[in-house]
Amino acid sequence: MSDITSFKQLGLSKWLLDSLRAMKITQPTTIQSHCIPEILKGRDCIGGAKTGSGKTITFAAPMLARWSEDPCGMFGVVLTPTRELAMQIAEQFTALGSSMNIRVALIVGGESIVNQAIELQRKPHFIIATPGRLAHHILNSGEDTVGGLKRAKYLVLDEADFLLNDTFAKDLSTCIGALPDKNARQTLLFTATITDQVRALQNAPAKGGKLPIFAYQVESVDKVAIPSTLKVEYILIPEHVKEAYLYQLLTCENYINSNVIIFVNRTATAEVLRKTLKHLDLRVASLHSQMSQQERTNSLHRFRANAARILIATDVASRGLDIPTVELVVNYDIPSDPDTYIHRSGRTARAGKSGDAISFITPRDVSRIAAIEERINKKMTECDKVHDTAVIRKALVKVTKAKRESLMEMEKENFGERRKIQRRKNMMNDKSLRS
Ligand SMILES: Nc1ncnc2c1ncn2[C@@H]1O[C@H](COP(=O)(O)OP(=O)(O)OP(=O)(O)O)[C@@H](O)[C@H]1O
Repeated sequence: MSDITSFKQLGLSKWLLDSLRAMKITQPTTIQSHCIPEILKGRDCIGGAKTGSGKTITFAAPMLARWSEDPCGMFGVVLTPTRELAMQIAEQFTALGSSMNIRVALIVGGESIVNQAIELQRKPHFIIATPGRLAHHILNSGEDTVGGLKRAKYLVLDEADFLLNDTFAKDLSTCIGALPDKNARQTLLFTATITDQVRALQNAPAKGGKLPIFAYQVESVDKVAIPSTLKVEYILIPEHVKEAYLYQLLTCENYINSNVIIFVNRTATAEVLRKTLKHLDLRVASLHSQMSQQERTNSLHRFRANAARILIATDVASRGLDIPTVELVVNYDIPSDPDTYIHRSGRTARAGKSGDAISFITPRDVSRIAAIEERINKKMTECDKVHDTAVIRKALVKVTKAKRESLMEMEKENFGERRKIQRRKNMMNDKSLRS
């Protein structure tokens, strides 16, 4: 928490203070007290703060404050890399602005293009979008649908470091090209992991082929990469017994009732694990890019509602998702990029709560762990919650049987072929698989 004690002192209007209070949000976090007054002054902003530190309200509250003074259509555009994150941000805008009849449009891949076009024609006040789908509308729809973008006052890039990588470059340019010039709008960039690419925009915003993003900006960046309430641990494991250790961990005294997210590097691993844990009677759901959007949304609903207590996910879920009940994140596979570790682990220990991140380390992962520890500036400690080898050996028999059954089912269901078909569908649906 910060030295400024109330949102009122930051300059927010009464109706917003009431909305925040209804969400039990009364004291601004550090990033909120640094950035909200600057954004209200009309400045562009780079906001870098730890996962779970309230960056969404940092940009949403001042935009809503300015919008309420003149509530016109297509006031602000928020771009974010994943569909689920866009949905979550749209929900926050809707909740904050509900007393003011706010219109928020969610423009993401995997949903009906026609319905979205109709929604855009109604001139929503805020558009929360993934870049691929918004670019599609800009390139294929007329003035009556996307013309209003030319009058938008704000552009937000949430998870900015990720949006600025090459995958999104073309779509991002299309989106920015449809908005007013950088001097005629405010640009706000937020992420938990500021990269050189984000910083470079600050130093040479309009040169060297860089996106002409900033007019006049302020920077507020945390020096520490992970929340202080996050405990980071590891378990050293031979590759072939990873599933048995996972089962043991999920059913140990500490976590038997916990909400857990398990991150894996491949969709096939997510599917095998989901089936295996289901055979072992655990309430489990999965989230990855080879699922249809309907399946993705259902899984996330089940997890949020605690119908599933375990979510197995690839990195489509590593950024931004805010599920306050998550107590444990397991890095079942170690990511190659240390920043990905920060985002994954940040799905727990949010908003001052405590949480654990446990990494499964095989001999192959040692150099990745060293890079992660250097990036977060902290050594992981050894997890002592699963250590009895006799118990693990006993679990191994049961878990191996469940895994064998799962693999046979996947072969019967032709998972590999379905994956190819889904990938093709995704590509046709949306130019970016990640959008
Ligand atoms: N001032 C506050 N006091 C208490 N809770 C807050 C405050 N601001 C935001 N929150 C809550 O903290 C949680 C995390 O916020 P948010 O999702 O915006 O984090 P973030 O910084 O964007 O994280 P990430 O980097 O993972 O995307 C949310 O549940 C939000 O409602």
